[in-house]
Amino acid sequence: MRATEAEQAWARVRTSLRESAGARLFDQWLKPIELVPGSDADTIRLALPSAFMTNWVRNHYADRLVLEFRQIMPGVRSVQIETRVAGPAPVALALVPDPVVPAPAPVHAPAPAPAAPGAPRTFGVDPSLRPAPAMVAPVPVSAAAPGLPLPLAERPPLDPRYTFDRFVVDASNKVAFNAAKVLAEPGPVRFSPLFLHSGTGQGKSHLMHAIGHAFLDHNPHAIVLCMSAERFMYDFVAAMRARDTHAFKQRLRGADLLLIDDLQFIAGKDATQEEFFHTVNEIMAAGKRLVISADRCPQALEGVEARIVSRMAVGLVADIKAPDLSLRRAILDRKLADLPDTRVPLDVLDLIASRIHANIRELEGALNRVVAYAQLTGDSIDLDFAVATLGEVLRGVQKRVTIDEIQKLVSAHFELKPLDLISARRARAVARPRQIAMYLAKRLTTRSLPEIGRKFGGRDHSTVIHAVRRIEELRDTDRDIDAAVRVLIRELEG
Ligand SMILES: Nc1ncnc2c1ncn2[C@@H]1O[C@H](COP(=O)(O)OP(=O)(O)OP(=O)(O)O)[C@@H](O)[C@H]1O
Repeated sequence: MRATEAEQAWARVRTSLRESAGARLFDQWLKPIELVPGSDADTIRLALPSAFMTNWVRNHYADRLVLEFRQIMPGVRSVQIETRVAGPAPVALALVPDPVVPAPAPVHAPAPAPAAPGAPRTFGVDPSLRPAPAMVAPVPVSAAAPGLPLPLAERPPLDPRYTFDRFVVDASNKVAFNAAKVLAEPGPVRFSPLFLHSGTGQGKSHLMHAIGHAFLDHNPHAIVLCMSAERFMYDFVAAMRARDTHAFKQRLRGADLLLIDDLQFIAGKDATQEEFFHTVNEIMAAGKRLVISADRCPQALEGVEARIVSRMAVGLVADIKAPDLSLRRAILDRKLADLPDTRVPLDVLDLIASRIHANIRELEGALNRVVAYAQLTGDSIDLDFAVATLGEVLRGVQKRVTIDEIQKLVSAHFELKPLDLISARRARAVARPRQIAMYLAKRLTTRSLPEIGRKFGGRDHSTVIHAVRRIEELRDTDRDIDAAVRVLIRELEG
């Protein structure tokens, strides 16, 4: 008898899971999954032998399974994960929620009861960071239950380049750096939340991810969640629409370390703020670690409820100031250390450091551009080459475009909501504008592929590469798309 389309897809998904999950995790949790007969191109039903395993697979692999199946069978609407019952027919327990995003981090801990946070304490400039009294009761990091697999295969989407040893420290960022290191240390929580703020491209995400890496190095079983405030909002709204906020709350509140980037995005979003407030309260009351970043200090967050602002100021507030010339120069040296075969003369480094002061992302972008052009042309790098390559970047005439501007403009152009672009919706009417927005982000900003992926709802860098290539192809073959892209570029570059 010929295998059905669903059976063939399942065989491929299984192989892919085996390759990505590692033998131990696969054998224990994924191998027992069986495809339920009757699964079709619309609904896939998978069954496990016990409710416990069903729960585990749902919590850890639900989104991933949807994603994998949709890559093979794009029409799949849902993947149901059920408990196999003795008897003729399995009982369906739940629908997998719709958003297609990288697999969420595991949920181990039940939601703790809320309690009042500790007394206000704000640090701004004191670099000494003497051990502070614990502000919340220390609680041990959730350990995997005996027999549970190491959750390494499901590490949160932390950028591997953003580690403490790659962060160059000086007076402008020392408080933030030291606080980040202290927060990542094992043992009692000395303060929480840590609130990091600075202008764009000055290292907040780098420090947040570094905290995540270091914390996981110390506690490989810990549950670390890292997301932007936009992602928080999107997941919460999706959970509300699906009338299932329980799993969302459980996932967030089960984290040992919760990292939320770009808090300013929840300004004016009342329902999201309400949920965020309760999440923060519960994480803090449970003595877990919380790190928040924003582009301004808590008190300057307009449109954010006063009770959230006051919670943010309860822990440690640290800012990162604009980098001065010597820090910019030191950062270039540090970046070059990662490119051992690349020689960049000192006068070129001095030129870049002295002329590009807006932020560190642009500084890095300029160095990368010079290095990439030299590799492409086979020329060696000297001052003339750098000036010619950097052209208007050095003259400072290039208008800075942000991904937020791109998302706003693209969504308005295609009559969508900006949230659609970070959503999991795959309908062509949304997917194509999203690809165009990713293409523009790659072309008009200095953001890296993983950064762009994160800004589009936590997508993988390979999704961004695919989008960029697809739009490049379409610009050659589809006049409408090419015209739309031209209009958007013109508007964005002013
Ligand atoms: N002190 C530093 N040492 C080394 N690299 C740095 C430092 N500060 C920033 N960077 C680098 O600059 C780039 C931008 O930093 P990052 O993304 O952390 O900025 P951000 O403050 O989070 O920006 P945004 O608010 O726009 O999200 C990253 O590649 C990061 O590695």
